[in-house]
Amino acid sequence: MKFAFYELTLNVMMRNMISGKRYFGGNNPELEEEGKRFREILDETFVLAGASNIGDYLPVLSWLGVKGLENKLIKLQEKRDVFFQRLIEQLRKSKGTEDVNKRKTMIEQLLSLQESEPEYYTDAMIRSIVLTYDEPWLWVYGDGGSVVMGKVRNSSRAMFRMMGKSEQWVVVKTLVEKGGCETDGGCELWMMMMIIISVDVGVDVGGDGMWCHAMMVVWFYCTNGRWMVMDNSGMVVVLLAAGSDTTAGTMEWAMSLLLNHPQVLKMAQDEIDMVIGNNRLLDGSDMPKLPYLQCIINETLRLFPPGPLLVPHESSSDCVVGGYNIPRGTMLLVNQWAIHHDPKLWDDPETFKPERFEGLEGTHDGFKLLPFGSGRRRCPGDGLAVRVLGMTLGSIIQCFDWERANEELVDMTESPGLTMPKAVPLVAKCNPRVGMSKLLSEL
Ligand code: HEM
Repeated sequence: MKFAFYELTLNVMMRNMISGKRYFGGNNPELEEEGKRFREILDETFVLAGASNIGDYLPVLSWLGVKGLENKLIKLQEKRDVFFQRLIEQLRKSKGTEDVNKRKTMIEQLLSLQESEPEYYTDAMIRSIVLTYDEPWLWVYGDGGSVVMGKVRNSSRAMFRMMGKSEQWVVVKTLVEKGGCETDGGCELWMMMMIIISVDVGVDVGGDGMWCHAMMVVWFYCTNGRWMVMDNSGMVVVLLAAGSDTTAGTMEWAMSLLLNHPQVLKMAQDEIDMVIGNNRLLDGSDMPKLPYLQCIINETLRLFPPGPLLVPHESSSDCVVGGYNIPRGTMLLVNQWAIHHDPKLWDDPETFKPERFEGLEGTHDGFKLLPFGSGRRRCPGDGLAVRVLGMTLGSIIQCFDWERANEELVDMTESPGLTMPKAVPLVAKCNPRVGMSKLLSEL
């Protein structure tokens, strides 16, 4: 199940935001093959982005020519170049034939900009924005966002060495001279990410092109006198990294919880049947009419938040937290897991009780429920995540076949309408630690 959910989230992001293609599960062997290559590139990128580079700790090894990570990155970059150049060419060829009512993806937007400013928006520039590391024009450097820094630090360092810092500064300076952004400075990286994601969630940022604005926000960083490592992989890899496993993992936990609590599954199905009926599948516009489904999502995120410690934050000035003096520049972790499981805040915190969120709008309950973090660095993808979660879980719940499940599910003492005896093995099988995919393939 996790594999299928992961491919689904990649499909959503690639199709809506990046390439316009649905790589997985579409019965098109050519696209499947392309998707497989894309996945391999992504997997390798994630592994290398988080890899330690021994030369960072013992620079002498780099001087002696020990460059394992650098060499791997160069090879990976070649693969990514080939993949995305092919994609750019395919999309360039199909330009003019696409549906005019369809929102443009990132690459399509960039190809339009290429027409008006070909010397600036070269193919290499487009590739760099999408995924590769070779054009450092988007690198701004300095006190970076924790996620971005954490994810790319090692590989960035290796690339810094390959590039030479002065060259980068020139590139950044050129950008600064090219323009600034009128967006409020408080928004920072969050705003940039929000703009990117807004392609999908439909927020209108106006102006002359989404991507233009996204880029301006990066320039704004520089004009603001800040430096930040935001290499171009931040644009896409961070989105894919931050958005795919988190959403897929939440779907998997939700399914596990529902199968272990069939009475909740039944109530969610009843809600969907009542609101939508049996003649059509639910769609995005139904989501606000399904509060119990939203409660299930919130309760899943409370019990199993994908970012239990959020991401590391840094105090920008001296402050006091819980009576402790925290000097400026201290790394702070928020133990969201402990807050979500605190018996002082929750009645029976270890129990799955979606009803506890009845009446709550959205996914935030003060500082009690904060699966997407809080403040100006909170997750910019929450709107997208909640929609994908709602649509996916809602569809599965709507289509859940109790008769077939009944062949397996017997002895569900808690479950209305189900007959008894085989519940215990089912519950054991439902536990993701035991392996969900077998169970779900049987269902
Ligand atoms: C169930 C799904 C998701 C959960 C639970 C989640 C949770 C989080 C959390 C806890 C943070 C750190 C916030 C903080 O420290 O205050 C975060 C950051 C982030 N998330 Fe999500 N996220 C999800 C889905 C997504 C999606 C779908 C995207 C994008 C398509 C995304 C993009 C990001 C980005 C770019 C950041 C870094 C923001 C920054 O550093 O300013 N996330 N997310």
